[in-house]
Amino acid sequence: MCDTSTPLVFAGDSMPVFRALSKVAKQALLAPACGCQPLTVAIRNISFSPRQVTSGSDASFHSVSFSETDHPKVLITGGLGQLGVGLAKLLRYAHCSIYTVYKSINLLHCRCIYKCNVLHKNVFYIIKLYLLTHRKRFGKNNVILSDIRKPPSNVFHSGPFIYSDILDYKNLREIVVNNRITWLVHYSALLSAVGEANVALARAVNITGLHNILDIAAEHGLRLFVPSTIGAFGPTSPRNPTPDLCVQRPRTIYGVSKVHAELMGEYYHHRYGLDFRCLRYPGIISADSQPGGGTTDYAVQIFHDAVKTGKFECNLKPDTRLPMMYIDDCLRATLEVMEAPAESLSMRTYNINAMSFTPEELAKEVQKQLPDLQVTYEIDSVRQAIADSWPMNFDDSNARNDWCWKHDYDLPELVQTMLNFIGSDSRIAQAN
Ligand SMILES: NC(=O)C1=CN([C@@H]2O[C@H](COP(=O)(O)OP(=O)(O)OC[C@H]3O[C@@H](n4cnc5c(N)ncnc54)[C@H](O)[C@@H]3O)[C@@H](O)[C@H]2O)C=CC1
Ligand SMILES: CC(=O)[C@H](N)C(=O)O
Repeated sequence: MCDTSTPLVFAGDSMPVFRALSKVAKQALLAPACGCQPLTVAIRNISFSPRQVTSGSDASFHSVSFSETDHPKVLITGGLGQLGVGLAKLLRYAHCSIYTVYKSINLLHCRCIYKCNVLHKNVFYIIKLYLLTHRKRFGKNNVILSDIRKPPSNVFHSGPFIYSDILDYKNLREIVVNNRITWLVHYSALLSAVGEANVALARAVNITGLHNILDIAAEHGLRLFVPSTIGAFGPTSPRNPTPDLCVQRPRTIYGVSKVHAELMGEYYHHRYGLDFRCLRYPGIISADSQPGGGTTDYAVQIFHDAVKTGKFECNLKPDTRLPMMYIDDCLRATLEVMEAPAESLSMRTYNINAMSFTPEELAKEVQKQLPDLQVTYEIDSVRQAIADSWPMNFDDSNARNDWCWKHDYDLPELVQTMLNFIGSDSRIAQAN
């Protein structure tokens, strides 16, 4: 439970995560040379608003709350992609966004942010661990990640992981039955660009795989989340803005499979009472997980290249406008729609949005922090054609009205956050 009235208490050496830090890091945290607040003071000053920390007890945002015994048992398919590991973390622990903590302790405004990033990285790390170890949501063992790939060791050791191929119906059923799964988050998919490169596989995974998922979910009374995408719209859809209900004639196998998923899920809901919930995500931007082969991938790559080489070659034209979202907003939206009471959902498939920008606008914002960044354009014709058929702006007013969806990150916060993460990672790598 996340108690908003009690301040966090930092117990120095008695905190195991603190003990694990090196002597130098400890010293930096307790008496930062840059003049920042020592961590002891900073942590005591953190205050949480209900919006910043969402937990099962947070009645103003989620009317469904789960006690120790009736919390959901969650299976995430395709969990090793860009989004799954982050979602597992969010569902296992009621941690608040580390950016929120960072903002709360005012370090973002610290003028020495780039000079003493190693210190700040340690601040991130220790607060994150503190929150992870102290604030439980559904619990580590109640959220199972699955995929057909081998998990990296940090993921493998962070909670349950199971091999699951969504094309194997019997294997899926066995996992659901043996683990008494109640929520299924279906992330397995081939994204837009890789889907065009392998249509047969995309059709199998995105369409046949979805049929298995729908049948299992209906058979076992699961609550099912399937993400859709801006890619579920096409050149004949209104593009600026694109509402929830309009013409959907996508021109990619990815888009066709996602419209199919939306319609099948809604059909199963009406026909069999399946508790199907679906959000159309914009392009998702994250620092610590790589995108899986989509059209919006450039908006992640630019940050890595900007920090590592100071040069970025963009594969979309400078004026290609697409809806985008920072990963924390995307994962929180997913949790919020999963927890929303059924009666608040006037529909089962919602657009969600945060911001909308072009490569040129993104580059300009990054250049405010890294003025030496050089951007060139080498257009990938497949990706460009896809992007030109997608929404430029997303109308998500239904999500905002029905279950109070609200994004936290606009473009400046997104850029600042991405550069802080990637910048501090690379500085630490250089220092080691
Ligand atoms: N990342 C984004 O920008 C957006 C993602 N989405 C949707 O969110 C979901 C998750 O996206 P990402 O994590 O970015 O995708 P990703 O491409 O990074 O990961 C997909 C995962 O599915 C797994 N997979 C492939 N075939 C499988 C099979 N037969 N059985 C089980 N797993 C299999 C892959 O190994 C991979 O780890 C997808 O459904 C995607 O369409 C929607 C809009 C935007
Ligand atoms: C927007 C998406 O669905 C994905 N990132 C892609 O570009 O394919």
